[in-house]
Amino acid sequence: MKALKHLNKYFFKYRYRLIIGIVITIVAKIFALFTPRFVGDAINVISDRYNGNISYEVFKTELTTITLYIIGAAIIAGMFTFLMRQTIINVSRHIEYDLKNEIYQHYQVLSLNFYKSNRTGDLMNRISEDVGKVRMYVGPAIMYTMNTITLFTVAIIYMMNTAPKLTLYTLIPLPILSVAIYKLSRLINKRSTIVQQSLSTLSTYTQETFSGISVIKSYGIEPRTNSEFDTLSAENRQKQINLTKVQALFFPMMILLIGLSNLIVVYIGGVQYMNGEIEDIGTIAAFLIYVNMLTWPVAVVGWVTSLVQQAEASQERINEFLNTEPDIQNTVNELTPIKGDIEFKNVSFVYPDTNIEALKDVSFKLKSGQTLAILGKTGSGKSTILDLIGRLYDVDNDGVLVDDTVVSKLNLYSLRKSIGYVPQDAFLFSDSIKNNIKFGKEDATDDEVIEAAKNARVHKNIIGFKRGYDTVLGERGITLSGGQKQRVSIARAIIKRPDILLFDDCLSAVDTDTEEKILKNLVKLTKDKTTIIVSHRVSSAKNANQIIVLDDGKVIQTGTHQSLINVEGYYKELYTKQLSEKEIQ
Ligand SMILES: Nc1ncnc2c1ncn2[C@@H]1O[C@H](COP(=O)(O)OP(=O)(O)OP(=O)(O)O)[C@@H](O)[C@H]1O
Repeated sequence: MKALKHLNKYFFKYRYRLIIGIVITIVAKIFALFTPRFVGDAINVISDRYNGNISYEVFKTELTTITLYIIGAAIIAGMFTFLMRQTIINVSRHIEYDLKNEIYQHYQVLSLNFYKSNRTGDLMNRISEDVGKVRMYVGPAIMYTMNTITLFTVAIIYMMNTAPKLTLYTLIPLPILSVAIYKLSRLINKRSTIVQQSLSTLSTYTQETFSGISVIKSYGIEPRTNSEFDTLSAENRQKQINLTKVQALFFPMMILLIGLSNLIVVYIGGVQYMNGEIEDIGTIAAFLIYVNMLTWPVAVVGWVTSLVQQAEASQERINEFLNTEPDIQNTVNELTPIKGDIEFKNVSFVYPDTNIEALKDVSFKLKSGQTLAILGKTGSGKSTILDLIGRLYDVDNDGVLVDDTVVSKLNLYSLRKSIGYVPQDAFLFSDSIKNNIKFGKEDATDDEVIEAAKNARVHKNIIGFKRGYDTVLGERGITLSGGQKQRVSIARAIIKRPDILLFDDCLSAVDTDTEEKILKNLVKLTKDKTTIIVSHRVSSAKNANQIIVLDDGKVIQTGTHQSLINVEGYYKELYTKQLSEKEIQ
């Protein structure tokens, strides 16, 4: 129960509703428990009349009164049962909502590394399935426990007062039922987990084949994917059948044990009535109803125990993530305005998860408003430099400085807000083009959106779509070409008018002519902004104030376009090669 302590703050938050819910549950059950007594009384009245002990008039009046009592108790019990669900189950929905938000908000502050080391499916499961299981503890488990306690207390007090010996006999099968249901519930849960895992494998496979459908079709491997799906699906079917087998035992077992209890009441009760140990025949009828009323709560004890165990395991998994501290912490509370000077002082960086040494002793200095171009072979560490500026990772030696301050000593929010980042793989959300651009500046006007799109040279493409800027992208909408995506992504960064602009090879899918035009626009826009352009093309780098060339994490060349084309090395080779390619075009 240790892990579930995390929920106490929520119980406290909703304490009044919970207390009301519990009181309502008790009232509902007390009224429900009136019925068997009234039924017993009714049978006694019938028996009295049958034996000629009472007149027909008395019989009629008493029977009518009892019937009205039964109706009244049933109506009140029904109303309170409705309110019971409305309060306790609603509280469980509120707590479920709060817990989901808490987890999601915590996910948002966790560092990139956390996402690298945990699978997306796992993150999703904890926020949906695990929270669902915890809710079963918060709502149904509490409700049924209160139900059972009230039913038992009231029913057993009445039964013991009326016929103590018969009560003991009647209750014998109930603990057996409870233990049996507990064992069965555990088995059901075990098998449902297996079913869940197989379902998640199946859906991951299906999702991946849908995402990669163009590769599947172009390689003509549909028969292979069909047969793989068939195998996974068959495994899932078998697991579902295994689950159904144990689930099917649940009700027969209950019916068997209820039947046993009924038999005991009828037999022992009958014998005792004949012996005169029980005064009224109505007691047998009342006991029969009580036994049937008690069976479900008794079964519930077993079920609830397994619910609580499952919730405990789920909450433990949730706590594991909630207790994970983000690697990147904000250490400065007040906002720190950013000018845009950037400096790397002997920065070396090893990715913690792969142990790859991405940067080795990298140094450079960039004044606010200047442009740096980073070139180098693939995997040489270019993107890593950009990640370190935005503190997606921290370095050990405090070598990354912005405005002459170590980045970890700046307000993290101010730092990231001052950066406009265009990633290598342009990621657009399944939303309209307009909203995707406005993502960079929520309150941007339509004119600002259009201007940004014009500067990124994607405006003409956008107005070519039937719905223009309202065109929806992604699964529900159209797919943009690689170059269009990159340009929308650039528009998103420049609309923000940040002090630092980081372009990670974001013109690779654009032809050189368009690249030239975008770069020209960027020169105007980034006049007073610090800009870093990562690229494989000399054309993107040639106007930069400073160019560095990386190789295997080390800076192998530094200079300007003019200085670098005059010395032998990677830059000159690239320049000569790309120049001749342009001539061929
Ligand atoms: N998130 C990460 N976790 C672990 N290793 C990484 C991560 N990102 C990059 N690396 C590794 O670090 C090295 C440098 O990668 P980086 O992405 O900085 O190179 P790059 O020069 O930008 O390459 P490209 O031009 O192909 O984009 C590579 O060996 C890469 O495998």
